[in-house]
Amino acid sequence: MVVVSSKPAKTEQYSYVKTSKTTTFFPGIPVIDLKKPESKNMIVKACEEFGFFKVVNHGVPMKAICELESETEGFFSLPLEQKQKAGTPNPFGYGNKRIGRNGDVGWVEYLLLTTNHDYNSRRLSPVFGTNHDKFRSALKEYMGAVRKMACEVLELLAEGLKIEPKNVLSKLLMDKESDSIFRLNHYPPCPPHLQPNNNINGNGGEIDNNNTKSVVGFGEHTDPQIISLLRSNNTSGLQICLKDGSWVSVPPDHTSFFINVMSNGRFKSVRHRVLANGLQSRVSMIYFGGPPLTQTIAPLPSLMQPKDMSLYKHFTWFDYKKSAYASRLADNRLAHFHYT
Ligand SMILES: C=C1C[C@]23C[C@@]1(O)CC[C@H]2[C@@]12CC[C@H](O)[C@@](C)(C(=O)O1)[C@H]2[C@@H]3C(=O)O
Ligand SMILES: O=C(O)CCC(=O)C(=O)O
Ligand SMILES: [Fe+2]
Repeated sequence: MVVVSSKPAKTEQYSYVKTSKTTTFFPGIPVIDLKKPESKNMIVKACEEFGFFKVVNHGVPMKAICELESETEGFFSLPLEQKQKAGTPNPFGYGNKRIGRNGDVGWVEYLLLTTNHDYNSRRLSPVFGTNHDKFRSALKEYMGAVRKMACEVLELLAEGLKIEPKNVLSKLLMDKESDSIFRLNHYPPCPPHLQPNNNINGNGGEIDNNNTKSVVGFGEHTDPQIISLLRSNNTSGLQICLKDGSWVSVPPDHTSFFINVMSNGRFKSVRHRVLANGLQSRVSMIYFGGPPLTQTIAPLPSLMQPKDMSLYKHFTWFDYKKSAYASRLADNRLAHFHYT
């Protein structure tokens, strides 16, 4: 097994979910063509109905995407000792199996970077191996293009909501102090005979002919940032939770981006998770757009009717992130900030 680096502590157990032997993909994910004039209204609708949508005609060059994917595959295929030279993800570096600091475990290895300067940092030099310049420049190019797209989406959203000025959110990502993160994930294939422990949610249990079980690569959670832009190779595994509580599989599409956006309870960031694939490895790259740490997080006044009250107390991004990072993946991160 490629992922496990050291003996798991007793509390660190992989989780499994029952899945059907043949994956059925959910056909209802909204698709937004960024070049179409109606995209702004479609983004608002998608945010209200799903909190999640797919973007095509996004303007991120396929060359930048392919170069970064190939460098990323190169990095994850390095010997473990070399990857570990990037340091533990505290908060930035190489992580293996353990996600966050509070006992979450997944069938995944990853690299967490800040978007501001890490691709130039000396500490991460070992990450880039002998061919640093290629990895660095692929990251720089990709991050620049994805941030531009994130700003475009946030501006279209602001226009759709008739918020002025339209850069009220995008300027937070453009701020040189923006606390944005970039993540590269690798989920090795996990065929049934390699599954590390045999329980589903802690209860043994027989699997019938139509069902199987999948090990969880990245446990269910919501992303805490303003916007996340996810792109992966063509391996399935990503699932989202619909409003009725059911989990559905997102059809993979290596040429498009999947986006989720959050704001004051009107739009909730969608709950999602990744299941490891039995046959193929999945590689994903995600840009998480966050504001500067000192930024106050409050509802946009132009979104509030005079009769409306904010659902949440005012807090800074620093307060929120501190509390989020003290939580487990599956926790409801906004609960602390909710008026009771
Ligand atoms: C368990 C955790 C991992 C996480 C920090 C946290 O305490 C709760 C939020 C998690 C998350 C989810 C989205 C992103 O992948 C991430 C980098 C983030 O900002 O919040 C991760 C955090 C992480 O992996 O450290
Ligand atoms: O790897 C993926 O497809 C999603 C990972 C994810 O949700 C995350 O890193 O926050
Ligand atoms: Fe996520």
